Amino acid sequence: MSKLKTMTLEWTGDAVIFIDQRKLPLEEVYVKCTNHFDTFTAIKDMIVRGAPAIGASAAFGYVLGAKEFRGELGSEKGIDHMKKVKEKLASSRPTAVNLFWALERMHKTFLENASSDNTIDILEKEALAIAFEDIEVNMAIGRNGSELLRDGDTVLTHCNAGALATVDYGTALGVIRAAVEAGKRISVFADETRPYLQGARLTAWELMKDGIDVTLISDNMAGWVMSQGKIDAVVVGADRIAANGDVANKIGTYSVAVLAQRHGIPFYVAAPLSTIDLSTPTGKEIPIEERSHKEITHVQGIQVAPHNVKCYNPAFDVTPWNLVTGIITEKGVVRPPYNVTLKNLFD
Ligand SMILES: CSC[C@H]1O[C@H](OP(=O)(O)O)[C@H](O)[C@@H]1O
Repeated sequence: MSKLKTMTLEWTGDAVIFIDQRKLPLEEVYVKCTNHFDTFTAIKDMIVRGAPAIGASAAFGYVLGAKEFRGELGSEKGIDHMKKVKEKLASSRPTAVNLFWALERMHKTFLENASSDNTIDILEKEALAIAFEDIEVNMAIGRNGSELLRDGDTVLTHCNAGALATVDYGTALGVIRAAVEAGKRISVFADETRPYLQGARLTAWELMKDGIDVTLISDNMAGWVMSQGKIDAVVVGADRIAANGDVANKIGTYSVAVLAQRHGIPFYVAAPLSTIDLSTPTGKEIPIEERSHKEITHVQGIQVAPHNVKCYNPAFDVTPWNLVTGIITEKGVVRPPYNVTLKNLFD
């Protein structure tokens, strides 16, 4: 029986089932995870990806980890087992802070209820709360961001910060969806987002399914498209926002932000409070994931570069706070000085 089912994932009570985002848009294939090891692999291999989506996925993986334990979860062995489950899931990817935020929330819930008669039910309720809250938060981000867009605007996006990057609705694409739902005619230019092609494979697919006007461009076209006056605003997602407002997001975001400033185009970041990490002072302290060179040398399994060519494949970059016009959150749009305005969100 399904307790939660969205485009991104399904929770049945005994398994979390993901659409395999590596296969989109040409194949809609599903991967069923019945334990926390499989869930770890689904996050690490980007079967499921996107900061809020991996946070919720890890929360369900944590519940599966608890269900694996044979014995008293409140025993020393049980508590040690859950510590290992949390550490395993936390080791899947290093940059998106939502992963660690969700696991800390689940582990705190576990420690507070380890000796309860229904610990697993309590953990499942918390994981479902994280998931349903994400949907509500994304819709609030959408409403707040929609007010920044005018009827007839064209928005540039980078990567995929849509329903597939969250439990549902999306953050950056949530802003676009909300503006369209408010009756505004919005067009989108979507960067393909090499090397993993989240823009070409996922954003274009999502927006076409919703009937939202989308034009796909290669990443190196963004500057020229801006110089032709085709872009009114940029809206992207985030994987971690440091206390000073520096933003870690998909590789290529920094270049888009510099180009937006050069052309006097507002550059907005749409993100939930769970992506803001006040314990990380600046972008310099954000760990940047490096991924397989094969993501660069191959496109959908077809080799496009010489054997053994040297590669460098950082999956994220950091956009300095002074290139960010505003950060769209579920509590409203915050503007610089972010070292003050971000803290105020948590008061
Ligand atoms: C809604 S935030 C999504 C965020 O996550 C993506 O990274 P990845 O596809 O590697 O998980 C990208 O940075 C998006 O902006």
